[in-house]
Amino acid sequence: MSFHAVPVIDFSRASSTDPDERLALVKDIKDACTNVGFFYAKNHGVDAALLQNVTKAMKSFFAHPLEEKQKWIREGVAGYTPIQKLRHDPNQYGGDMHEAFEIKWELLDPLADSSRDDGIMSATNVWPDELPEFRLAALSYYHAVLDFGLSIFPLFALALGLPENFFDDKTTKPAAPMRLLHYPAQTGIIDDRTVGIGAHTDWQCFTLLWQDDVGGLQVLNQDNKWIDAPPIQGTFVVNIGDQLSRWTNDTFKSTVHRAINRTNVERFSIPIFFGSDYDVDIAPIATCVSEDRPAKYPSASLEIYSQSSFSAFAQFGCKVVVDSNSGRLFAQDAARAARSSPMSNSLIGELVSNSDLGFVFITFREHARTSSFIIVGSYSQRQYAPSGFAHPFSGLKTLGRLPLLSPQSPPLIFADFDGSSSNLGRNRSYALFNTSIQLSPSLSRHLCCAPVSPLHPFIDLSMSNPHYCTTMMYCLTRT
Ligand SMILES: O=C(O)CCC(=O)C(=O)O
Ligand SMILES: [Fe+2]
Repeated sequence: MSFHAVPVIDFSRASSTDPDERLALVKDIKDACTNVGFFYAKNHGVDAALLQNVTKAMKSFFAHPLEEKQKWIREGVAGYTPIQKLRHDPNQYGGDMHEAFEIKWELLDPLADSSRDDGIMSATNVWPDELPEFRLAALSYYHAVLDFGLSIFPLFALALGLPENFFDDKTTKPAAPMRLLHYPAQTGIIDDRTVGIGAHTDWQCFTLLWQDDVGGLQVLNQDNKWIDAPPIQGTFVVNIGDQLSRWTNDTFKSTVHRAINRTNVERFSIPIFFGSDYDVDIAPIATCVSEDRPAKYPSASLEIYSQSSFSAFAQFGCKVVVDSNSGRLFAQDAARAARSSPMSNSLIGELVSNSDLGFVFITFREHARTSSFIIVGSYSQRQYAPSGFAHPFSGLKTLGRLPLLSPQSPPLIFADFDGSSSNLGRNRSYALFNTSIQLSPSLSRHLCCAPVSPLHPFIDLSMSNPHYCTTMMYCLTRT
């Protein structure tokens, strides 16, 4: 049955001592996640003053001239993204009509908990020095919402018929980027094809979105009709992302949405995207699999990348191995290896594949403060990979060729899928795919890890820009 409105759920019941109230809350969450994939959370307990401070700070930031904001571009990492840089929906007209500032996990006091600073999604933030209050405002709000977000995982677990603590050990260091978004006012002749953020699904487990009172968020229902999700004072919009949808064998819906602001008033919103820890296997959860509803996804495959993005599998440094029995992909001693050879052109990757066909993904990240440079991203959006992985790469522009270590090696084609037609803006990602070779048991190939600059998006072994480096390699197999 299709939905025609986004339900509102009262979270004051989460702390109720009456078990029936809590059960009723869990039931509402379950209904919303299975039918709509979206709900409003009211009475979430996040202090309105924190929101006021962060919105004030973001408004001052975005009011700066473009040249100043551009200083804070750290592509694929954090910081500023200009208007029309992203294109969430490949079919949309023009780029996304919004600018963004992204913040990764960071403690207000960086010395307080060094255990968390593992370099995966932390320690990459930039803070505009012309706005001294910005960091405090953004991080205070961030941590308050993070706490609320983490408190939803047990409710999701109950809604899935799992023990309340099911997600606890899987969300100890969850990926949780926050984006401050500004959709500028539209003036003059407004093209009615302009979108603020094109149709897309979110990548991670779920998103908590604050939106101001301008409106413009829309959710696609099962009849392919856009349903408004208008602002409701004092609420967050919560939506399920691809990772939790996949993890729940599609029991929870990751629903397509977009935002349009063609008004002459500027709009602000703040999503925070909640992932899991990086080394969690997101094979379909047992309670979501039955004889009538067999597992739709293997334990690990390219689909994890193509549909669920990075968060569950973005941990590792260099050696990625596919287990032929389980089809599982895992990394060996990854982070340590990456740390031990920082910034070098040295060999850090070895790919071993037991299948006939594989893909390699390499993504690049700016060198993190901890010098454990990490990953991510990649091919994530569901609409690109509706039926497995045969199609998603077609039509990609070939940008260059990867110099291989051995002159006898057949060429690998290096293609950019984060360029002109891409939706993937959050992370600069590249696919390296073996159109001309087959990864087979007999093939164990070494690739070189090279510094790379976003300005020169090729793997070029002669480059040695100390600020950027290649990080990860993935090997994915058809199972
Ligand atoms: O600004 C909004 O209302 C939606 C933002 C969004 O969907 C996103 O950033 O993924
Ligand atoms: Fe979204």
